[in-house]
Parts: sequence; structure tokens; C-alpha cells
Amino acid sequence: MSFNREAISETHEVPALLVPAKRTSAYVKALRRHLVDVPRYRTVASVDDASQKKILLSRQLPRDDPASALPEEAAQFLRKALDEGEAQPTTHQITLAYDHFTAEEVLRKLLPASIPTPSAFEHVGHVAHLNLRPEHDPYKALIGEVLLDKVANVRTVVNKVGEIATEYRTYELEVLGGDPSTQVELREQDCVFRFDVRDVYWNSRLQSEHARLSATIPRDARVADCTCGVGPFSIPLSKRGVACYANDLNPKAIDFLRENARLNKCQLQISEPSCARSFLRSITDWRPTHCIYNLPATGIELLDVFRDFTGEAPIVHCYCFGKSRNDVDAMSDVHARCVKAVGASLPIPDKLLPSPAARDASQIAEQGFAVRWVRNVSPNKDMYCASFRAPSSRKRARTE
Ligand SMILES: C[S@@+](CC[C@H](N)C(=O)[O-])C[C@H]1O[C@@H](n2cnc3c(N)ncnc32)[C@H](O)[C@@H]1O
Repeated sequence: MSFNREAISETHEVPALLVPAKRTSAYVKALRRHLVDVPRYRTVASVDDASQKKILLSRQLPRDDPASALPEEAAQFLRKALDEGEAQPTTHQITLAYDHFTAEEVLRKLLPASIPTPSAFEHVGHVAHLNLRPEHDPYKALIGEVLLDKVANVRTVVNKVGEIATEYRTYELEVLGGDPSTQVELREQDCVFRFDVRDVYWNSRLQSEHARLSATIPRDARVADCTCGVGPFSIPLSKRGVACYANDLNPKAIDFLRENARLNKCQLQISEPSCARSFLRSITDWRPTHCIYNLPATGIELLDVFRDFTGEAPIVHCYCFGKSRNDVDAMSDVHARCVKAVGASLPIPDKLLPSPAARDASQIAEQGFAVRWVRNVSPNKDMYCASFRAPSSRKRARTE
């Protein structure tokens, strides 16, 4: 479905001031936060009399008395100019065309009133990634077309079909418009990542979290990235000189990880695609000091590997989902699930840490148990990170 972009236009009357042309810049400066608020629209208009100009004011201001809605300093400036007769109040007709509207504004005009306007999408490289509802079905191509027009750097618009279903945390995608290639290249933490969004997991909203946790890991650490995906923890860490061993169950994630290691010139050990449990057992001799599990839906279950882990006890950073609830309940729920998985008692957490407190969490994990709130995922679902020193049978044997 295509649509007539020319037909999208609106005319508005905005408040304006007729001022001496030579004083234009003084007016623009004094009223700069209150000028016509339309992207790419000139805020000064010419009039027939070349000695004068029209300063176009914001649509939000009342046309009969714009000064009444201005903050004190700007209101004083305007009142003085009007009282002294330097400026005369007037109005101006502005015509807004397709180019002046945001994607959301265009869609609000084009979709029937009963259909919600899709406003949120994820940006993965050149791909805009939507999660449309069934009622959007008849308008999918239109939505794709508008986003391609309006969103900077987007060359492909895709829609998620169904929920994340596979064990690789990938989902079926349909291309709504643009370049059919879903192979992307993007940067995170000064590293380049190349992958196909159809084949592997990637979440651009985790960018700060990847950086936050990685920044807490010391240079002399040995990190087992047990569910590494295409490497948003392992690649930046190894680029910083931290020894990393990366693993994922998804063979395609491992293929892209190899490519990303090459692109970023990283010295990174990469496992054959394996379950995190067998991976960790196979690298006991490598002596990891930190193990990262970012598989929030089921990752805690993989911690049962520590029931009979014979190496030195590493620090575990395990992401998980939980219900949005009060801090104490959220914390004890995460703690109880970790205790159940590792089959051993673990120190009791003290307080739920906020998202940026990753360094505090890592310090607490040396001796205790840290639970950090990471982000809200959906109305009743939050993501947390548990950090603690894993039990190991060597440690158990010493304490028995
Ligand atoms: C949520 S993604 C996280 C990927 C990456 N760490 C990131 O932050 O983008 C979870 C990853 O775990 C992998 N995975 C799922 N089950 C696994 C298992 N049993 N053992 C190892 N990896 C697994 C998936 O293939 C997926 O790449």
C-alpha cells in the first residue's frame, strides 16, 4: 500500500510579531525557546515592507496575548517591545507538509482512530524492529513505508512474528519494507559487531548494561562468557586485554562471534557451540574467575553446574527475570532461585542495588550476595543481575 504524501498537510495560524528588520536577531535571541516549534520551519518570515520582519511564535502560545504564557524574562522583553511600539502583534499562517511531521504524527493521521499508533521500535544497525499487534496487520506495509521515510539511518523495517520462541532467543521476522537484508553492522563500546538479526539474539537496549558489568571486571580476570551471543561482553573485554573464553549454544552466534573477534582483532578463546553446563565443565583447568550468564529467562537453571564444580570458585554474574515487586521480595526471590540451582547455601543479600551500582555489586560478590535491578522489561517484568561467589566442591571439601 502506498499513500499520497502530498495529501498530508495542515494549516495553522500562529502568533507572530512584526518587528524592525534590523532588530530581528535581538528578538530571536530573547524569545528563542518560544519560537515556532516545527522542525525545519523558518522562525522568521519576510513581509512586503523590506524594513520589517515577522517573528513566528510557538503554536502553544495564545494568539491574543502570547506574553501571558511566557516565563518572566521573555514576557518582560515582549511587553516592553509592545508598550514602546517597536513590535506589533500579528498572526501568520504556516502550512505543515509531510516533511514536518514525525513518523508517529504521520501514522496518527493515516491509521484509523481505533488503531493504536505504533510508537516504540528497536534500532539494530540499519534495521528498525517493531513488535506490531494483530490489529496492525492491514497497515503493516504502510507503517514500514513511513518509518523508512522518517527514521534516520533505517534501511529495513522488520516486524517480530510471535513471541521469542527458540532456545537461541531468536524469533521469526517479516520484512515490512526496505532492503531485505537483515545482516547488520553496528558499534557498541567502541567495537564493531556484525550479525544477522534473524539468526542470533541482540538487544540494543542492553548496551549500557553490557558496558556497566564489563567495567567492573578487573584486567587480570579470566572470564567465562557462558551464553555469549555474538560477543557484547567478550569482545570489548578481550579488547581491553581481559582473558575471555566464550560459548553459546547457537552455532550461528559462534560463527558471528568468530567474525567479530577477527574484525576487532581480539585474542579470544571460543568454544564449539555447547550447553553452558558442559562448556564450564570442559574449561575447569582454564580456571575462570568470573562467569557471565546472560540468559534471563532460564539462565539460573544452568547454575546447577556448580553442584559438582571442582575448580576454584568463580564469581557468577547471572541475569534473570522476575516480577516487578517490592525490593525485599524481588531480592529474596532471586536469592532463593540461585540457592535452589546451586544446591548450597549462599550469603543473604542486604539490599536491592540500583542499575548503575554494578561496581558495588561486584565488590559485594567477593564475600556476599548482590542483587541488582537492571531494567524494566514489560509492565510486570523486571530484569535483575545476581552476583555472588559460586560454591565449588573444592571449597565445600575444605569447609567440611
Ligand atoms: C539473551 S541471549 C544473550 C546473548 C549475549 N550475551 C548478549 O548479551 O547479547 C542468550 C544467549 O544464550 C544462548 N543459550 C541459550 N541456551 C543456552 C545454553 N543452554 N547454553 C549456552 N548458551 C545458551 C542463546 O543462544 C543466546 O545467544
